[in-house]
Amino acid sequence: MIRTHSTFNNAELDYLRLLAREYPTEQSVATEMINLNAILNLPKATEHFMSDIHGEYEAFNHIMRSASGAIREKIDILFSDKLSEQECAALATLIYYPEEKLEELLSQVQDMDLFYNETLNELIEICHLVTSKYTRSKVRKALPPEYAYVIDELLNTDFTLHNKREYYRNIIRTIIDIGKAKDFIIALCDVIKRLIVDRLHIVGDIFDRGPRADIVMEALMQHHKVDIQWGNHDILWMGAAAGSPICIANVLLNSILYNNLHVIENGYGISLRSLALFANEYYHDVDVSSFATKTMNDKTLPKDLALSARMSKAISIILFKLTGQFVKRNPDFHMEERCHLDKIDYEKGTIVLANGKTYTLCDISLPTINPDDPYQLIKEEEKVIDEFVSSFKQSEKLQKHVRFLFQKGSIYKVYNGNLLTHGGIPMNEDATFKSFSFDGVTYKGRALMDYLEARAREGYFALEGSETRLKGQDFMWYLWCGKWSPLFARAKMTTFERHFIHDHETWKEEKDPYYEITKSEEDCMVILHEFGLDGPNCHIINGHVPIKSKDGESPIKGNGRLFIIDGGFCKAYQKTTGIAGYTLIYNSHYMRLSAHEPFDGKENAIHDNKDILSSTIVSEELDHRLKISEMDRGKKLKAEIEHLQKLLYAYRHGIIAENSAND
Ligand SMILES: O=P(O)(O)OC[C@H]1O[C@](O)(COP(=O)(O)O)[C@@H](O)[C@@H]1O
Ligand SMILES: [Mn+2]
Repeated sequence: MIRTHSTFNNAELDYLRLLAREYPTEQSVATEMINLNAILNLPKATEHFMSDIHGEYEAFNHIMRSASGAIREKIDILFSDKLSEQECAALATLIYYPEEKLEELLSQVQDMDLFYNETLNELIEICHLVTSKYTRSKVRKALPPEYAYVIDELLNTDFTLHNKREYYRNIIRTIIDIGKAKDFIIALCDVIKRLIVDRLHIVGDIFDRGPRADIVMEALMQHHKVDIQWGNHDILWMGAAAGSPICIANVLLNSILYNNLHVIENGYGISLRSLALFANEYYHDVDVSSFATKTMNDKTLPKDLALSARMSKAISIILFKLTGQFVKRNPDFHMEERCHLDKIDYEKGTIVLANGKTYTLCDISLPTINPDDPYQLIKEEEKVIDEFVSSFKQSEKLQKHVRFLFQKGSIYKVYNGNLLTHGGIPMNEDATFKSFSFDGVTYKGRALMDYLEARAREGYFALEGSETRLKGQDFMWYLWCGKWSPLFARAKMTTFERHFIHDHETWKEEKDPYYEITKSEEDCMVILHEFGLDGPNCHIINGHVPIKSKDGESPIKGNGRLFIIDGGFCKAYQKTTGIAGYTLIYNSHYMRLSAHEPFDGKENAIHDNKDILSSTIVSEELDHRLKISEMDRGKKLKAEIEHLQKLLYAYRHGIIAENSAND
């Protein structure tokens, strides 16, 4: 196209001048255009999807290190006909846990030189395979600086000129001679782990139930490229960090019920002392049997258990009071039936639920409830919760983690043709998008999801003390458990019923119509279209729902259009599901859903080379090898190339002078 000076409007010229700072000469523009065009033709990078980690940091760590079987797959490709099964497994373990495994292996080998030679050769070959689909520059950036030069050299030597083994041997000889073989092996293992997966997607629920969500968060913060779709448990913690009393009460209850106070006390440095003192004062001599903690490690003493139950009851009652206040100030959320304390007949010890039926309460010792004003906190309860608000807001580590969740996270993500979201999209039974009105405006589908996310962000970022901030925090608790919340996607959360009513019928939490609707491929496509997606390789990816694999339930819905990849890390649920859940890998060849066996602990993983056994559930082979040009990154690169093309024109036609950035 022939351009004239007037082809560029002022805004375009301003942008080109900015770009000219980075590419100050015609040559530098041309070089970058060649580079970007080369990248477009490379294979698509590998994506790894995980969800519902629920604080199980050891299993999470192992899945991360093994990339859900992707490393083992490369080992098998290269060595299955040269090495035994046991040797392949040991090599895989070495890559996952190099420091620990090396120590063990070195204590057993007789010929150290031979061991180093063989191991380094194998690792370099794996590295070669793993890095072959990246540009040299990208690989270089991922290398540890101290070994960058030598690894780069090993990966890019032309072996038509060199004898491979001889060449390696010489380099390795030197590395051994200067006492750096161990370090070098560790560096190579880390490079393989770093490059095997380009991007990690966490489809929600990092927090609650398992032992140390804070450790998982630290690991995620170290990751080179991660995005997070907020789960209902995550948004609850984010609301707590923002200072929402109701979110804080719920976080405390979840943690106490699972007896995993380490996250709060050791992880985030938040003291539970004031709650313990309050619980001991008000609930010492009352029935707390319905509030027993769920899990018990061997070290838990009966006196700790009694205290936990008291604390759990004390915080539950605070939560139910705050729920009543929440529902009254938020009629838009339509959660009236979650108010229980005003439906209790305190003399008879019964309650009338929304279904009109009367139930006997299994616990009627409620020392802090005034039947005439049941949602009013007593002074001591107020003091306890106020103190927690300050300590949650003051926990530096919690604030750091939550800021990261806001930066890298969102309610949904559209990426490389897939729609990722933790729960579901609010829909009517007739497969239309459900409409909601907030402040007189109606939202549905994608616009609703965007709106809910924007309100949640206000809960953390709006001005301290402002109405907007407080309302935003209410949106966060709504997202945790509200009727039609896309993160929760169930009709109601029956926390009250689970503690106060024996009849398990009342405990049921009906799933949203979304789950029935998405059994149909056609309806999955309606959802995908709403998010701008179409074509054979588009999928919806959800977490949130543990799949009862042992009862024959499948994680694949909508004729393969929807994958539910609840990672099943949560130990408490493994009895029900029969497996430890699913993870997904999407590379240039296939999209592969793997089912995992429970993780047997780091020690066994290292000493017995025990991997998390994975079986492939579905592998969608792509009809051609996907290239970057076909992916989201390709679109961005093409747009960049277009801009560079314009800059080139501007240089060539004297519209912008070379090296003129500082003029
Ligand atoms: O099984 P638990 O830990 O008692 O928790 C039950 C509660 O957790 C929930 O399942 C929410 O957690 P998930 O998002 O992990 O499903 C609620 O629906 C339910 O009331
Ligand atoms: Mn969930």
